[in-house]
Amino acid sequence: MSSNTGYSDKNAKSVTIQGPGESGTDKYIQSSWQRCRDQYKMSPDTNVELVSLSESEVRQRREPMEKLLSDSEEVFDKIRTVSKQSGYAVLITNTEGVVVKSYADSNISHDLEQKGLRQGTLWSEKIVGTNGLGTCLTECRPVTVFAKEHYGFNLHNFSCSAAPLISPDGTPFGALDISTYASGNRLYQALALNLVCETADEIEAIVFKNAYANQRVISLSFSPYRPETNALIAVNDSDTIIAATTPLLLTLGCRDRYELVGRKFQEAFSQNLEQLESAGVVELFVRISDKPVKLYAAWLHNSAFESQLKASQGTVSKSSGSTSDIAKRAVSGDQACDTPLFHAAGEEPQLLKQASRCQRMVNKGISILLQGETGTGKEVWARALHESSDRADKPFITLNCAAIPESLIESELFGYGAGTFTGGLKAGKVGKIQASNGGTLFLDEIGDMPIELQASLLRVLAESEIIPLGEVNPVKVSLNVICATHRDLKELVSSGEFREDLFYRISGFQIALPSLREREDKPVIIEKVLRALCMDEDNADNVQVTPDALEVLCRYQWPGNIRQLKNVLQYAMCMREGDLIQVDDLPDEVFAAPVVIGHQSDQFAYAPPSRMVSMSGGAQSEAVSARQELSEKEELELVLKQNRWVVTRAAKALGISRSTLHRKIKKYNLFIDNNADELDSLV
Ligand SMILES: Nc1ncnc2c1ncn2[C@@H]1O[C@H](COP(=O)(O)OP(=O)(O)OP(=O)(O)O)[C@@H](O)[C@H]1O
Repeated sequence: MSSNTGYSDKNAKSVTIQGPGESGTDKYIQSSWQRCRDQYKMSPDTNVELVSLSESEVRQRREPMEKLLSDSEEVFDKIRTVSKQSGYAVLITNTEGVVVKSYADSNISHDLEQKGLRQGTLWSEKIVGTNGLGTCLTECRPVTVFAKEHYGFNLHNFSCSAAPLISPDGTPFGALDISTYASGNRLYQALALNLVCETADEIEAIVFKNAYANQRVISLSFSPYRPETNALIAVNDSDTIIAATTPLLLTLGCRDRYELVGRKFQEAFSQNLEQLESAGVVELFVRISDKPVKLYAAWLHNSAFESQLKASQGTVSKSSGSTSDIAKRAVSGDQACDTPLFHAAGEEPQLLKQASRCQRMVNKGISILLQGETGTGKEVWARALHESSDRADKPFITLNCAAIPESLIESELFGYGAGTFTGGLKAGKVGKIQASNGGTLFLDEIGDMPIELQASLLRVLAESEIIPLGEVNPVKVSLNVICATHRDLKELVSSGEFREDLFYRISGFQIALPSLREREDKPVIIEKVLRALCMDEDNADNVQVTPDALEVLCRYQWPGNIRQLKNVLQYAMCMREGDLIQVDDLPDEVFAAPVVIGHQSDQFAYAPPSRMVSMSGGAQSEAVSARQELSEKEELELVLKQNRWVVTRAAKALGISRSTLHRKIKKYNLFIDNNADELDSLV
């Protein structure tokens, strides 16, 4: 079977070693130099500064990879033996490029350690320029960066070969690198590149087998006598291929994993699974490319599979439950799936995987950063994390850094002592950090935190104590901070708007929440949001969306994500007659031309509804109440507009009585100032 890479260093022959910016080098090197020049604004041939993370910061990053590292120990032992003889240092990074583990077993590699090729160093291409690990992670492909191909002048004497480490869904979770001093010809590096690729393949296979330990896993090879390979597929109970490893995909010449994943086994391999079950090993032909490839398939006998076999007395047991149950079990191992995190994940494969990872790390003190567009459910996810933790019975406190004036953030966070401010509360005020003591502080839109305050926050996170404004005595707090943002924090770091040290402190584990348009489980989310709305209304248990309306909803681009979906369904609930939501009941916006993706349209930049601005009990302040009122006003205005200012409908959509809505309209002066001409329609 071909290796992970399927990549032979075929361009290497034409390589002449030249400085950054000169032509004649591998394409990926040239692309990397271009990024260094144009995107990261680095000047060539200057020294680059290596960033080293502290022991605890490295520990945070290594934690999610710990199991992988221990499961792969045997594989690492092999690469260490070869590396020792050849004077290589072995480095393993996470996706950011932070070395979470390194091995130095020779004098040369000890020397390399001193030069920065060691645990804790950050090799992100953005920070260090073209380098083995950083460029491998950026390009998501195996690379060799030799001598002057490095962008930084001080890295010119290194030779580094790296390959990405790929998880069963095809996304990288880190990279493996072997590095030494550059000498002789770049061609000699082909061996090093092969070695990292083969090792990365073996690691991928280990991760794959663990992820699908309770599934049927099949190994494919070119020989009937060597059934155990790194070319693997997992099939579910309906004989659909649910995952495949990179070596197999490359062997078959697949350009996309979905050329195989998602297909029925029989359709892809012109052989049904019953034959394989009875024969043990079967010959089959794969029809991916024009020319059929002959392979041998064999069951992979991992222990879980064998015990399954025994339990079903020699026949392959078909798992019970839906495909989504299986997917959940596959990603979660033996963990229970009925938890707040799995509820928040819906049936979206990416999120199910994240739920499983988060479940394992909630009580480990790892700082979590949630990223995603507005309305994708960052706060819902943060709450689920809190509810899954040992802190669940303690407060969950939210501060939206974008929603309140910069001048207020400091006092909101730290609180203030009695008599500190003219106009402030007489008795002083407890800040959010203190209010979250023992529980969780959710800092939403952390990218909007003023730079001057970032230093204070960093100090609090490091020392776990605060000094309220106007006070002198520090107060100890037990802090658990979850941060969220819709902005690219790394970009803000590059432009100097966000402190790099704070970024590393808050991003021990990063979760990207997909936009609604990207989610594969749209119908599930639509159903879930609809059910929640139905619960707020009497006799609405049987409300359903017709297939036509569902199709419109699934096709729409949802720039405002789940929040917008909720508003649209609220509107449709009001417009429906009987128990069916039809196409005609949907608002005009879902028929609109697709909006520009990736730019938040103001139309959808709603403030969160007041119930999502979570304040625990006594921590509410006047400023907070004012903000909640602002959110409520905007929400009322929005729902009234959606319901063409028909109060009966709007009240229904909001789940409040007509008289309450009239009272609120009066309270917020809604129609007098802003909508005088629509006054007549208020009934
Ligand atoms: N998984 C989910 N299931 C049902 N409803 C959800 C889910 N995720 C989010 N929602 C709903 O979508 C709305 C937006 O969610 P949330 O406030 O968590 O998003 P957000 O990403 O934090 O938004 P913002 O960035 O604007 O603060 C809320 O009404 C929430 O109840």
